[in-house]
Amino acid sequence: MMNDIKEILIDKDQLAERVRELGEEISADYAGKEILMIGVLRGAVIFMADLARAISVPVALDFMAVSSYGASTSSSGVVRILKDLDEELDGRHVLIVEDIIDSGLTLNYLVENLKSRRPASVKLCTLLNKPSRRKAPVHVDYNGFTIPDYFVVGYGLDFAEKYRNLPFIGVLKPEAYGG
Ligand SMILES: O=P(O)(O)OC[C@H]1O[C@H](OP(=O)(O)OP(=O)(O)O)[C@H](O)[C@@H]1O
Ligand code: HPA
Ligand SMILES: [Mg+2]
Repeated sequence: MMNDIKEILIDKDQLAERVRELGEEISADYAGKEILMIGVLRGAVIFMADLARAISVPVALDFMAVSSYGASTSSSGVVRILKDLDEELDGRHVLIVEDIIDSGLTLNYLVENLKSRRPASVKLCTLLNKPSRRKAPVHVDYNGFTIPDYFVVGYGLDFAEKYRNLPFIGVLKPEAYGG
């Protein structure tokens, strides 16, 4: 698996340090409140597990699974909910957790969808942000790292369901795409 990696973009220590900082910032901002973290399956799971443990205020966890369909990689912007929340949102402080915001199509839809359920607040925390790829606007409240337009894997991010368990963020060799 390591042989497929061209370059480590963000190593294990850098990830841990940034997660610690985000946790401190979020804990301060939500002092006296309880957070409902909503993870977007499946990529966000690894980051969410670490981030939750870096937050000192009470945290509840829930998950959504969505699918943006259209022509392969170029999404149509139509997002389908495959698994909805188990929790009610009214009066809750929602923190959406994502691994990466690329075109923004997934989150642009999701934020509006969650806001319509009358939560007390909705904020978004993403580990990675590729603003150069944006097609739909997304307001990011907490941003781990802004990265260039590389296809990255590891720490939850996959290529064809592989590499999610790598403990760092890496750039794939072109050969690993099946070329
Ligand atoms: O900003 P966008 O262009 O919408 O892309 C970002 C989304 O795409 C990836 O998920 P994917 O749908 O590949 O599923 P996964 O989380 O299960 O890997 C990623 O985890 C984000 O959820
Ligand atoms: O760079 C990426 N890597 C993995 N999954 C993704 N989904 C959107 N962008 C990416
Ligand atoms: Mg995802």
